[in-house]
Amino acid sequence: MGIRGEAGVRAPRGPAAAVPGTWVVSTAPGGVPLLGHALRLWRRPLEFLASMPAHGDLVAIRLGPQRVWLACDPDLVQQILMDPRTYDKGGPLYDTMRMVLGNGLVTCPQNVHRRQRRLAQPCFRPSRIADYAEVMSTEIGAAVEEWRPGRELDVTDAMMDLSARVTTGVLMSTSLDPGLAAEVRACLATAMRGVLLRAVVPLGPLYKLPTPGNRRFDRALARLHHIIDQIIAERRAGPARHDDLLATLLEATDDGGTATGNDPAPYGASAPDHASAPDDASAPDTCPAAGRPTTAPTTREAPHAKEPLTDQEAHDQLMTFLVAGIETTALALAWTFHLLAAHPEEERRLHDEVDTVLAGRPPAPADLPRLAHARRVVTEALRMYPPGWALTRVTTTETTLAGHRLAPGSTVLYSAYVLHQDPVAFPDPQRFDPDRWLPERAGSVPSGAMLPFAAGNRKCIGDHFAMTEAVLALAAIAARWRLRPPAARTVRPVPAAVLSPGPLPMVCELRGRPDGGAAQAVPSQAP
Ligand code: HEM
Repeated sequence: MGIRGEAGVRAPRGPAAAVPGTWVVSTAPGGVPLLGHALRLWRRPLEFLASMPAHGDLVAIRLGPQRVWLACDPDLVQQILMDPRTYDKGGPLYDTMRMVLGNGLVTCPQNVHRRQRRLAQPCFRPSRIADYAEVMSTEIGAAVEEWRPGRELDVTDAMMDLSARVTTGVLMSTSLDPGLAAEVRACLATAMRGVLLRAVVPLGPLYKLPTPGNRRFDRALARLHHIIDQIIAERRAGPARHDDLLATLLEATDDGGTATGNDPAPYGASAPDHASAPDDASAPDTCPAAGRPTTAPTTREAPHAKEPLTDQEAHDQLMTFLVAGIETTALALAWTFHLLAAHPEEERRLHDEVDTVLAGRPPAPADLPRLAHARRVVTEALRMYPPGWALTRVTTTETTLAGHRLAPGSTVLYSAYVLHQDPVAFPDPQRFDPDRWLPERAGSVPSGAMLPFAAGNRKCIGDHFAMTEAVLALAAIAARWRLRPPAARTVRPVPAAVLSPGPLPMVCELRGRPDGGAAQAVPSQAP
């Protein structure tokens, strides 16, 4: 199989690892001259990556002249994520995203991250999420209000629309009239499609040509930047009080505390329902290097640590929240409805819960603790189809991983999709089984095996926001609607920057009506 075994001392893993083992470092088999594994990765990325753990814990994949290291073992992934100074953000996806997001939280290098995260953290405190949940419920209600029995929806599009309403509503509700909000959503959709294309098909200068597609992308981006600049300028100038996420962001000052983010408590250990770890703004900084003076150069000098965000920083952060928050949550919901349509028994259990808890009314934030099964359904969808399915880091210095020396500038890759398929952590991993996340079973999921929101100090800051939105949306829709595919079809994941089901046509059936308005609908097939 072309495996080049290399011995390193394996980190202790669970009780069995009291005896240290060795890591297996290898090169992926089947590379061809010049291209290496590029064609296989391009054609069937999920299958290709999912086959790699059979070849080693750390596997070299050749993409033309470049080599990328895939970390297949959860312990190696933890080492990478817990040492962000050595493994910094980098690679083509981040480089392209930086065009739109500037130095926002997702794309900023490690040396400015600490300040950015501290200033953004107040926006994601549990008390704020509770306030946002009211806005979320209203926006979800408005989005679903437009559905009609018997109507065929592209559920992926419908969830994008819903999530865009929720996110723009929460972020800057008090600055957007409905016309402007719709324009922001349309520009975002064009900009996000453009970023994706540029990240996946890096044609460099060709994107500067005045083609209709490039012009649309440039216009949408320019308009978005303009609208956001205007909103920030109005907020800074005006005496009016606002109560949305942007207001919290603009008021935040860095008090020099130790918090950099949500507590990265391991999945499988202490986090309730394993959907997201507790958001604790006073949690200790988990970056091993935190507190070191910043030395690496950055694209922009960070202002003094205690100063509030500059206009440019606030701009980048707002764009980041819009881009990072909308598509990810929308796809988590789209996958959830796909899985429920393919598993009528699980759908029935969900309906039982929402009928008991809601008794026919729309969900309110106070219902969230009682929608435990809905939360498990979303968590299981995130396990099977994590939107952030593959992420890269670039080494800033020489280091050793799995006993193997990595030169500075090496690209390492990890895939939540691959980790979530591990049969040891998740028996029968292809099975949609929300009960995995019952407290009595979830405790046996090894630390680091479940990473839909990543881990360490670059862990998703919006995890609670996303889970709150997803559970409220799922309950609101399940209370009234059943979504049925109009014809049997196999849905294959589309692994672009985020993992999408692609178009997902489904017919809206009104629950409780014998015909539901969609008599011909048939159950979908799980992939
Ligand atoms: C189901 C929905 C979501 C998923 C699966 C998800 C997943 C992730 C993942 C995997 C990362 C790490 C990215 C990396 O290492 O490059 C991340 C980071 C981030 N996410 Fe999310 N996310 C979701 C929703 C949201 C929402 C709703 C927001 C904000 C409104 C958000 C804002 C961010 C930000 C700002 C970061 C960067 C954090 C940092 O580096 O400090 N995400 N997310």
